[in-house]
Amino acid sequence: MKDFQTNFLELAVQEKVLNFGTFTLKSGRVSPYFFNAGLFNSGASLSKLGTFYADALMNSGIEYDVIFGPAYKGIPLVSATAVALSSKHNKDVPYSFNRKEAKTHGEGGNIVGSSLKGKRVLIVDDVITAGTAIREAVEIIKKEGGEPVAVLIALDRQEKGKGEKSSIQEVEKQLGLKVCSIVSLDQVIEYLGTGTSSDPAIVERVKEYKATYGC
Ligand SMILES: O=P(O)(O)OC[C@H]1O[C@H](OP(=O)(O)OP(=O)(O)O)[C@H](O)[C@@H]1O
Repeated sequence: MKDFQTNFLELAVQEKVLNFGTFTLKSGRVSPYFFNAGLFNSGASLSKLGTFYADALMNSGIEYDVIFGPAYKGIPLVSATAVALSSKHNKDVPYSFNRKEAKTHGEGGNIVGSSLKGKRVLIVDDVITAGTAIREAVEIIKKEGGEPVAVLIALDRQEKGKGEKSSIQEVEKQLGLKVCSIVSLDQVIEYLGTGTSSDPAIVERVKEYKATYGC
């Protein structure tokens, strides 16, 4: 595990973004852990989160021209990532995001920020659940003349969707996008198993969940 991944998990646990207990998911599955990126809700935590996204992006080796954040939660994430790419990695990357409702006055349109036309676009979001938000983002990008190439998210739960594959694997296969994440469930398990405050009961429950629903 890379340092930025350990640091990300430390912050996620500290801010209770990554929480352990009993949670019923939208899918109906009962999960021993829950990830809520909305709880990165202060300037300091958003700033750190931006550096973890930027580190993951640099580490991925993916090539792109513009980064794009789907409204709404993608907006602060893509902004913080762009700031961190500049301040930490000295990379000045154009970014943009969409409006959920089109603006009819002023400059109009759905996109705020850098133009996507003729550009390789990397989508920044928090999670992929069913893949609906990513499919919508792909449509928006194509409509603007861009070429969606990859997706960067915070956590890959590595679990089956309706079939044997995960929604992420479906997105990769059907949309031809590379999906990378700051961490995956395997790394959550690795992190939980190390350190002095490690709770074997939690590790066991998360491992059991992965054995049942993992892919
Ligand atoms: O893969 P999916 O099943 O689409 O779920 C994941 C998406 O759902 C959430 O956003 P949401 O669509 O709720 O919009 P928001 O960012 O405005 O909260 C989340 O931020 C992802 O974008």
